[in-house]
Amino acid sequence: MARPPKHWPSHVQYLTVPKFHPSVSTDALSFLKGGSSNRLNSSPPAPPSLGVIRQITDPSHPAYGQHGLFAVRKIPARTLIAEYIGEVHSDERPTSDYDISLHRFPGESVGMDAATMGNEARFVNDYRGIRQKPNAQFSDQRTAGGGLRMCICSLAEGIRKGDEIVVSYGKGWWAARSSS
Ligand SMILES: C[S@@+](CC[C@H](N)C(=O)[O-])C[C@H]1O[C@@H](n2cnc3c(N)ncnc32)[C@H](O)[C@@H]1O
Repeated sequence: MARPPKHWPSHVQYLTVPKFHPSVSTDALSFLKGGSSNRLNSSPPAPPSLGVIRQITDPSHPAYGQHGLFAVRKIPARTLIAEYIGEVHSDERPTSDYDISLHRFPGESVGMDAATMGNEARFVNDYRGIRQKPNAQFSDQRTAGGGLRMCICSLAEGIRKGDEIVVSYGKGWWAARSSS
């Protein structure tokens, strides 16, 4: 089992490959794994993250007191920063702030939830109130083994060493929270 990075919360399980919840259908599993072996741990571990977890100590930061992900080195444009790893599921997770959509099938929406298990990528904050615009984005990619993964990649300008890595969660994400 891989050792969690610095600042990893003790109540969250550290993962290097996604875990699959029983709610995911057999057909969805086959698509997500891309025809690779159906053994649950057959996928390769995610490459090391180019971001480190840091506590946010600036009181003007909108996520003050929480954590964020910061560039360990200069990150060129369109570079994989980290895979977003968590629990792949098809059940509803309305209260999770760490759940992102992985793929939609007719009648089945598959998400990746990093609320109780995940990796460094779960600490990526939304750019609103932090920077003028995102410097990274979510993008789905297939691993060499064929598995579908959600990745965080730098945008066209690249990222300076030490900068916070921020994405857009999307207006819908914030709208869902303001209406609940
Ligand atoms: C996926 S988590 C990001 C990591 C989180 N900061 C932490 O320390 O666990 C999403 C949560 O981070 C906070 N967050 C992220 N971006 C934010 C922003 N731009 N403004 C305010 N809060 C933000 C919100 O509390 C949100 O529910």
